[in-house]
Amino acid sequence: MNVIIGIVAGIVAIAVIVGVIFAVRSSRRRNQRDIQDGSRIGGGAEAAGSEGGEGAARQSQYSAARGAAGDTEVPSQAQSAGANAAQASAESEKPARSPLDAPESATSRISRLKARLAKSSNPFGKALFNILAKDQLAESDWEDVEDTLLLADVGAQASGELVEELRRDARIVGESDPAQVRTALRGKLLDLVGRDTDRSLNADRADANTPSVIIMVGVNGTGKTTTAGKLARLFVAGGKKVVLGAADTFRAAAADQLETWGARVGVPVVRSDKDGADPASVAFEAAQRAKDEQADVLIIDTAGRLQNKANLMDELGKIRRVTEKNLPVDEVLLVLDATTGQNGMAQAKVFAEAIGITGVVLTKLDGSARGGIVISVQRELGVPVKLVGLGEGPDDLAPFDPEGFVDGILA
Ligand SMILES: Nc1nc2c(ncn2[C@@H]2O[C@H](COP(=O)(O)OP(=O)(O)OP(=O)(O)O)[C@@H](O)[C@H]2O)c(=O)[nH]1
Repeated sequence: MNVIIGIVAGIVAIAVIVGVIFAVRSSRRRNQRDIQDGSRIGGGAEAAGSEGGEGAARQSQYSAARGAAGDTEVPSQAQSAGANAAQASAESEKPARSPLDAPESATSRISRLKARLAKSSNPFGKALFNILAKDQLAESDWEDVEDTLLLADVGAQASGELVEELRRDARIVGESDPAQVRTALRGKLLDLVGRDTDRSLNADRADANTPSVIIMVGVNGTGKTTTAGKLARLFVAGGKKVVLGAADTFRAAAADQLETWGARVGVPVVRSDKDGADPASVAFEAAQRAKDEQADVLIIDTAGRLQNKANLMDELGKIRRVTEKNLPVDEVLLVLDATTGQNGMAQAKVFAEAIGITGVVLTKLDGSARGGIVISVQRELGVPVKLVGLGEGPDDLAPFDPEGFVDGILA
């Protein structure tokens, strides 16, 4: 009997031990599954994340790929560019997460520009027209004409010349009816603005380099970053493949700002995560990536702080030189704030000397009654106004259209 009880007790003890072992193993397996599921959920959340979350994720990917590349010299930037390119292609393989914006076409923007300028109560043309519509013009009227032009930022020399020509014509024609004066004024303003000037962006020319490189320069706050983002949309609307380079490493938020612009239209942004990193390093990597990805256009945003001219020249000169190790620079666009009027001109000249500019973008024209700056900026810098910024909306950047501009201010 004792033997039988002993055998049963042994079997029960073995069964208990085996049961405990199984329970422990399956509990471990469950834990492992939970951990794996947890990381998948995290990845899913990232994939479905908001623009900010996505930006932050991308930012940390760049940090991982780049390490301290931001401040290194060019040869090591090349290695880091390779890492970035790999990172970039991994990113581009990610499925699209949110529908992209469909930016407005250039033609439609120009119609909006005309309408917006016509609606703005610009005193420029109206004041001139009122004065010139008088039957007889006294000396004081001509002075008023000149003052109005000066107030509208046409600049002293151009204002003097325009008044002189109008006076001469009035003498020749004798008494003039308002319609004639208006036509004459329109013609003269168009001449001053430049009706036949080539204002096309070099990247849009038939023989443009691909990728075509555009560097944005200008004093802080004029709208460089915003314009770089808007310009990317303009090219995307024209069916071009764009890469953005965030070489404004001075203002940390500038790269985030540019990344948000890029994300809305599926344009990649090459950036550094390090505040104050060498902007030329970012420009180098951006050029490398635009080349690798066979982009049509590379737009490089810069900080362009005006600490002093030598410093500015060094910084912009280095950005250009380093970019040109990969790609020739086709365009340097100076971004000018129309509301700063003639004060902006002095700064503009410094930039023109520092890097040499090929065109001007006049921003905030929506908030300015000083459309005449178009005339003075072209005269003084000898380069055309190619684009105008007409608001804070994403597509409020349009090719500059002289006829629409003159009609708008005379309306
Ligand atoms: N109304 C109006 N605002 C504009 C226009 N273009 C830019 N802005 C605004 O101007 C402000 C400054 O623009 P940014 O693009 O940050 O200027 P930035 O030159 O890059 O400035 P820094 O990075 O400091 O050098 C922003 O609030 C823009 O929305 C425009 O055409 N019209």
